[in-house]
Amino acid sequence: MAYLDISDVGISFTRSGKTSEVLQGVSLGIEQGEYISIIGHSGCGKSTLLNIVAGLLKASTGGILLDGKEVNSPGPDRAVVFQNHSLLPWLTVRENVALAVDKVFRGRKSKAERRAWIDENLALVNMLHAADKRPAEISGGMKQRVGIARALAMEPKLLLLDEPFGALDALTRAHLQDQVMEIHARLGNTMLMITHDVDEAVLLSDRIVMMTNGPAATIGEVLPIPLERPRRRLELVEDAVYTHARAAVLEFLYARHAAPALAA
Ligand SMILES: Nc1ncnc2c1ncn2[C@@H]1O[C@H](COP(=O)(O)OP(=O)(O)OP(=O)(O)O)[C@@H](O)[C@H]1O
Repeated sequence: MAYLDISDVGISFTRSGKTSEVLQGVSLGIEQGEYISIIGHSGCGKSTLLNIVAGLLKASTGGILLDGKEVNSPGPDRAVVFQNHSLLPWLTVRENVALAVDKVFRGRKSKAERRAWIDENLALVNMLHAADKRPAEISGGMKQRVGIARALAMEPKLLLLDEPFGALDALTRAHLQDQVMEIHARLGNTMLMITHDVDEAVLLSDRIVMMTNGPAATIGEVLPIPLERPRRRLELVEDAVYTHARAAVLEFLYARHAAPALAA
């Protein structure tokens, strides 16, 4: 069985007596250390799927196993990084990370060990220099880096990234993508990331999961990205494997599964 086993997951929501089926028959196995991206048109159910894996939503059908254990509530084995940092504004960068670390490691690591672990994770995303600053005093990209440090510091089995770079300008975004690739290479985390950005998906992923449009969205195709690592964006621009993968995702999204508004 796969490390993360998503099996026949479906979900429907009932609002004002009307039921809408958002996901249907979603099955996917992810191996330990894999970097998987989910791409699909707006509203198809990507965040819903991620929230089910996070344990924040309950599937109507099917189920999820992580490392052989059933997922049915949120837990520290699955850390989530959202598009908007979600740091507490009245706490410093270090205190924000400490909140998660204390929750996970209290009783297992001493206070000094926890402090060293927090700083190690801030250093991993090059944010140790701003440890005593508050979120309002740092840039959007820096806040995302703190969010990533906080997630990594929980030592999760699975890192869930919901459009983590979506709100950033192009240059900051590229810088953060490179940093996440480096961290992934160093730590070997298992990553599940939602993105709208085709280049980002191809650059970062081992496989790209392409979703069909809703209602009752499901996985249309899974595209392996057989590019060697480390990957360097400048070298990939003219790489045949890269351009082929990019074209395949674009073709899926804009020809075979165009958003209803685009297909009209
Ligand atoms: N709690 C909920 N109650 C009712 N409907 C919901 C709920 N959560 C999501 N939906 C519906 O499920 C569908 C999928 O939403 P979701 O946010 O998962 O899409 P998405 O693919 O992540 O979209 P985007 O790319 O725009 O973020 C939408 O039609 C949304 O309105």
